[in-house]
Amino acid sequence: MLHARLSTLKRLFVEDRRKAHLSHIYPTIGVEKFQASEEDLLIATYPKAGTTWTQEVVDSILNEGDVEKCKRAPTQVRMPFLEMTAPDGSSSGLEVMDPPRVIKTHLPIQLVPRSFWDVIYMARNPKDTVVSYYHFDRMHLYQPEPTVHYSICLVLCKMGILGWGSWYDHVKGYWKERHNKKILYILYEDMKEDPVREVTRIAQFLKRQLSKSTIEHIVQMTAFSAMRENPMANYSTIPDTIFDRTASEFMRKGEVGDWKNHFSAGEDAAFEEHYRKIMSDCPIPIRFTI
Ligand SMILES: Nc1ncnc2c1ncn2[C@@H]1O[C@H](COP(=O)(O)OS(=O)(=O)O)[C@@H](OP(=O)(O)O)[C@H]1O
Repeated sequence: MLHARLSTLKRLFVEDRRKAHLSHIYPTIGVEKFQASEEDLLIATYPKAGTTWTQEVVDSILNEGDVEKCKRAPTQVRMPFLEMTAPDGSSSGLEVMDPPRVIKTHLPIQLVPRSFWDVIYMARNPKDTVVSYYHFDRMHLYQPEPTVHYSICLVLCKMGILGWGSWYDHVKGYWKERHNKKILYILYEDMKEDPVREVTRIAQFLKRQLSKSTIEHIVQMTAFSAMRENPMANYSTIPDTIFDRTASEFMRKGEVGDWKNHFSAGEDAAFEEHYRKIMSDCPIPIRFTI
């Protein structure tokens, strides 16, 4: 009897999480009609690809490396999430913000409101993305059931049914449009390898002339170790009722190649075969190690 009750409760809890998850996946009514200003900037990523890092770099560039200005509010307040609707129906707060705005999205390019023009897209290799996604599902109490094993996450990625759709379609969609729209396409692995070079590219895209020492300062401010300790950049303002930090941290490892600690040789070989086949028509120079 007790067992039956517990499993009903668990089923209801899981259902609730799934419903909440769907509200994150599907853009809320009105997103496609959102009117961006010419001054707005969109930061687009597949989830767990380095969104928060890119946001912090962009905000630091726009504020010329002024630490205090960048600490004016948490990430999600400074740079709202376009399609975000919380389970209680509240939205990102974007509608009450005046341009110029820096806005985050995980939407695939075909769902991005047409009025956006300037976009910075960051892609991360899918193996590390999936591992990060798996740990995020464990900590985020409104993501699907956390007992999903990372190997199942990997299969879901291959099938294209993780939240926000197929990783392949996502990265390819922005890549193919990068010359039609004004899209700066950056890679997580490149940014880890040479952050000075990549931060300089982003500053040039934003038409900001910054000195070498300011760029170097921004690189330090936005390093994983610095952001992990920064309450305005590490999502520590999200309540424990949403992020269960006993399961995982948002700022978890911030590395390239953590997938090696998760994938068996067999899983890796199967994934590689699939990856090579699906990516053969789109030569994005994504690396799995640096
Ligand atoms: N500064 C910096 N340097 C390197 N890596 C960083 C940085 N900031 C965040 N991260 C890592 O990015 C992962 C979270 O991705 P997102 O910010 O895209 O998450 S979200 O989609 O917005 O929820 C997550 O990756 P994992 O550590 O592999 O889980 C974060 O740790």
